Amino acid sequence: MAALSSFSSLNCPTTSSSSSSSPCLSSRRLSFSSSALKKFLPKKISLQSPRYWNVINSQDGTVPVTASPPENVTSLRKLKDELLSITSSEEVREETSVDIVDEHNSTVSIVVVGASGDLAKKKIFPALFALYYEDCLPKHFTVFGYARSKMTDAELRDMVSRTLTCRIDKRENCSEKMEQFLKRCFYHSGQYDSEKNFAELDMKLRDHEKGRVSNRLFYLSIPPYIFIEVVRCASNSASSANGWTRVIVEKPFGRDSESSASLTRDLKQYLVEDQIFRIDHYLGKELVENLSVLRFSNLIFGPLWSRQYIRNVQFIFSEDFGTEGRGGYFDSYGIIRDIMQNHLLQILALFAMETPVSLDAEDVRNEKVKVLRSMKPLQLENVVIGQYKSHTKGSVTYPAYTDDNTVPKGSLTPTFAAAALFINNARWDGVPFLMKAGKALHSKIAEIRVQFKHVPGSLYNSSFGTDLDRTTNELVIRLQPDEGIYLKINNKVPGLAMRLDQSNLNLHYAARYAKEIPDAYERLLLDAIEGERRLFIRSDELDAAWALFTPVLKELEEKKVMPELYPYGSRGPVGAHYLAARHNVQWGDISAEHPLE
Ligand SMILES: NC(=O)C1=CN([C@@H]2O[C@H](COP(=O)(O)OP(=O)(O)OC[C@H]3O[C@@H](n4cnc5c(N)ncnc54)[C@H](OP(=O)(O)O)[C@@H]3O)[C@@H](O)[C@H]2O)C=CC1
Ligand SMILES: O=C1O[C@H](COP(=O)(O)O)[C@@H](O)[C@H](O)[C@H]1O
Repeated sequence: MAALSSFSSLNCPTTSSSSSSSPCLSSRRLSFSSSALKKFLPKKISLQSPRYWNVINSQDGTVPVTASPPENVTSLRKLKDELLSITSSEEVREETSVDIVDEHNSTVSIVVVGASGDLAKKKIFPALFALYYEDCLPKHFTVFGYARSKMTDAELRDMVSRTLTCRIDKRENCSEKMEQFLKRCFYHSGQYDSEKNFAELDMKLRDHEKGRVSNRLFYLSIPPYIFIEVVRCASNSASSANGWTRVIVEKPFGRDSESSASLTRDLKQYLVEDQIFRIDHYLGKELVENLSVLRFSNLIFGPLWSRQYIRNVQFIFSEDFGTEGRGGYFDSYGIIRDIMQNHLLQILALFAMETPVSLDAEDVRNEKVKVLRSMKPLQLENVVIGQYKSHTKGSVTYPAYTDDNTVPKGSLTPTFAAAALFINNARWDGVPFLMKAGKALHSKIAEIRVQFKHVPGSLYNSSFGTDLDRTTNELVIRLQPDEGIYLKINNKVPGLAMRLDQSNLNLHYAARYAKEIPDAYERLLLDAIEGERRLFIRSDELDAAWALFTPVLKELEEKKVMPELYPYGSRGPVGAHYLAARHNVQWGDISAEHPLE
């Protein structure tokens, strides 16, 4: 057990400044026994990332084993010796080849294309800083902003600095860290279709890479119709000569099956699938990441997770603001493409998938795609759409969707949709999976609700009155805000009488965990840097997601179906309730409750 003990309380001397509690390590560390290590050692071990060891099995794909180096090891060379010393078998030692990409000799350049835009400012630069602050970025890294706007490095730094914050649970050396981070940020102004401008960027990147192995990550934070031009230019003029080149592609990935397939085809003229990281930021959210942990590491949920006990599942997304400022983009997509086809459907796939063979990206994505391909075609009768209208409350008048100057008058684009979906497989046959997504509603919330069946022959039915639906167990996973998981159970009200009520078993994150929850973009950027693909969308998943929604989207558009109008700030169109009722479901978010408080 020597290996287990030497690898189980480890530090990370390989990040830019070492910290004994670096979250990038602790969240991913896996202890393994010396016998397990011996099993892997004969195979080729590649220490691709200083903190992420990929043990590559040439026959069966990649078996990821994460670990961090022992405290007393200060260089990767020593780490290699340490690794080899763990096994006593000479034969094993001779067969073992350890490729070390020495972090002293490699660098990562992160190019944010569209650096002047909303997403870059709001999410990407702050997430990169948070990773830096947590010592999660490699020792040598550079951040480059690229866009058409004219800006100096100093102006970019000034723009970026306005959005940076430190973890509220830490805050040590905050301004010092910000300054260090900003010194690593640079800007290059160029056109998106100019290979010459990308070649200039390449020169600047080379200057910063200083002859080290160069790894490059391009984040396409730009409108989708310029994706391909950028990928062409980056690929032809600015891809890495001796390391990896990866591209994070933001949604929307097309607007239907055909355009999505054509986007993938075009991307693949310049990139192979492994270089394409299609981001769905909901997969980076803490409670979405926790979904598999909840299901597969707790014995109690496994047996309940099927049509035998689950009556329906609800995926609810609601925002209490309209499309303010993004109406131009939104009007050609609508809420089904903006939220349902990607964020909610991805969560559904994770919720409903079978246990994957391992947590390896391909194993997880294989299971998700099976769910998506098993889904019953979505019928128009199982979809309700809505659009918000103006509403006056007190002295404030909230605008209608079509009051937005960037929205064409008379637009039929839905800002709300509800849908009932079904999975045609043995586990889920007949269980309604309801989705509801809307803008300008009464609250901002995203949650998964699992409603269980009635207790058969319950001794206590008479204590509840006539509405047995009020007594069913419900598991609620609140993705945001105020993350938490709670289970509604029936309980005896203390006292001499036999009176029952429904109460919550609560896991309220703010009360249970002192740590601030990282933003989804932090997790996803880190994964992309490390080549971890589990939380990114593979092309066959994308095809299956579009295959489900494209026919109904076409029908809505061809038939010019009128969305049901709902007042800004309301609970959405009543049609959503009729839809649920037709499937014998009541939306769980309707009763005004604050169970986590
Ligand atoms: N903003 C958000 O919250 C979210 C955004 N996304 C996706 O991320 C990507 C970026 O979003 P966001 O930052 O909001 O986008 P922006 O509209 O802010 O565009 C980003 C940058 O792209 C350039 N740009 C904008 N319009 C054009 C155009 N017509 N032709 C050429 N260049 C243009 C601009 O830079 P310059 O003029 O300096 O070249 C702009 O600063 C999009 O694909 C979006 O769908 C996904 C989820 C959420
Ligand atoms: O992808 C999108 O997501 C945001 C909501 O993201 P959240 O992390 O703030 O919940 C949504 O506002 C936007 O319309 C959509 O494009």
